[in-house]
Amino acid sequence: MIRFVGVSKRYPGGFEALRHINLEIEQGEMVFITGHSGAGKSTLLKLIPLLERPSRGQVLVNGVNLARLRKGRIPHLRRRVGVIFQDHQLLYDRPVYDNVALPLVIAGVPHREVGRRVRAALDKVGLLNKERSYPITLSGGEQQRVGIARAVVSRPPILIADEPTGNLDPALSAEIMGLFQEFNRVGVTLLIASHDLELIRRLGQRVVCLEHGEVIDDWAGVAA
Ligand SMILES: Nc1ncnc2c1ncn2[C@@H]1O[C@H](COP(=O)(O)OP(=O)(O)OP(=O)(O)O)[C@@H](O)[C@H]1O
Repeated sequence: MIRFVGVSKRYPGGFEALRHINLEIEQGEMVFITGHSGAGKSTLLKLIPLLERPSRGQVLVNGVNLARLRKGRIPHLRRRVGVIFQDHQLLYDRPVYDNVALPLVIAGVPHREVGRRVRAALDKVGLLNKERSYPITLSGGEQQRVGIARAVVSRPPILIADEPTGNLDPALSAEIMGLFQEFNRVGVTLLIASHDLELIRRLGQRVVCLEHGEVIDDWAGVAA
């Protein structure tokens, strides 16, 4: 479903954040990307929704070489790849409902359908009763769940999450991972960058370890 073939990424200024990455992620997999700070985890994730482009090599999503994707098709790709950030990136002057609705409004989804889908997404993350609340009045874990609802509202087959539990305590982190596992159980492919080795180990999923932009380990998962 997602393939990296000989992918390198050199940022303007010359720093090589990724070096010759070869990686294959099957549909329905849940994969953790780990490695030291600056190892290239965020960079790797950003290539999938074309938030960055490789300097060399190819990234393929569902067999489509992203380098050949027409500009007009990028919004379609981005609707198929839900993105979750550590810092939520919510609009703090808008209620929860508006935050979650945003990708659908941008995509021109009809008003009534927006309402239906936003409520379905909020229901999935257990925040149906908070749709009129402002993000600032929510806890860190709840804000992260709003970010997740926004990422899944377009029902993307792929979810990427960059340190989604970075600011959360262990109990809330486990709760967020539980949510990801539920999405995975219904067939969503997940790539999650995380430093939290203990949590990752407990989940028993595949772990790809980066070091200075290279894949140095790729462990298969052990638990179901
Ligand atoms: N836009 C950019 N321009 C120049 N260099 C960048 C840019 N983005 C990232 N880098 C550099 O590329 C390297 C990899 O960064 P990246 O954010 O992918 O690492 P990471 O593994 O996600 O790190 P962290 O765990 O600290 O988030 C770092 O050295 C970083 O400084």
